[in-house]
Amino acid sequence: MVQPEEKKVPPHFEIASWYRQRELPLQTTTAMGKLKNPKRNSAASSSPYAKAEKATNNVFKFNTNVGQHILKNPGVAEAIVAKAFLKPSDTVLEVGPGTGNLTVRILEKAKKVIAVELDPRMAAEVTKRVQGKPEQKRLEQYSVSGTSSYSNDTPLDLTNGADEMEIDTPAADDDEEFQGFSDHEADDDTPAFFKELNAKQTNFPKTVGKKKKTRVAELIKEKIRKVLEDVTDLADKRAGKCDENDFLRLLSAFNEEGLHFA
Ligand SMILES: C[S@@+](CC[C@H](N)C(=O)[O-])C[C@H]1O[C@@H](n2cnc3c(N)ncnc32)[C@H](O)[C@@H]1O
Repeated sequence: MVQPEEKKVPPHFEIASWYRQRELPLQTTTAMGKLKNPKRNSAASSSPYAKAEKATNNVFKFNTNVGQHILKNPGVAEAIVAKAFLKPSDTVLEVGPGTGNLTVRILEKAKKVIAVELDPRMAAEVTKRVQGKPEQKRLEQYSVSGTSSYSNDTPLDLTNGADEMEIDTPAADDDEEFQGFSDHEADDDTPAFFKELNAKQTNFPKTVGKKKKTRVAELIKEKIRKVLEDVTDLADKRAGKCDENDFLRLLSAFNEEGLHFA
């Protein structure tokens, strides 16, 4: 089979034109030299992202509800990172690194990457990719775990390099009513927003229900909802359509809620 020549990303590369190029059908021939119907090569289809649903050889199923479309096209990943014009002195905050296809490239160019990932399985993949390599020291991972579809019973795991913060939660079953955190639990190591929530007794739903959602995950979720829907009104806006001002508003609103990214 004659493979199409690998296209290199030109220096003044435009992402839009790359997409257009990749949408062109690729002609392939069989070993006998007979022309087959032009078919799209799956890795070079109209989207640079792997279709999660079709990925049969994945160790775990991607959750498209939280945007788990993994970038598979190395050219696009390179181009995205190139567009950031990173300097060796930069520290990059990467939200949602997925399996780390951009992370490893960013680490080649920047001083440090702080990656925040919702899904602990993804966070583990990113860790694996740098394990034992010099880049490992330059990657900090914060993983926010505890969501229903892939939680273990750890409600929140915010890991900052060697410093691990543990939030102690009662081992009681998830269905019991959440009464807020006691004074004892809200000690000095507890993030400010937990104390604040405890003090305010917010109108956050108190029962967790049958699903294996933990109390802390619910609290975090509510905070994120509030920021996206009530405060910034950015819930329905795609990241690609957001401008600098939107991102700054988001960052500020998260900070206000006690969620800090760096
Ligand atoms: C589009 S995928 C990642 C793609 C990745 N950058 C790549 O190039 O392959 C988005 C990732 O963001 C994560 N994610 C979704 N919501 C998040 C949130 N609120 N905080 C952190 N990570 C989140 C998802 O679990 C998923 O791994």
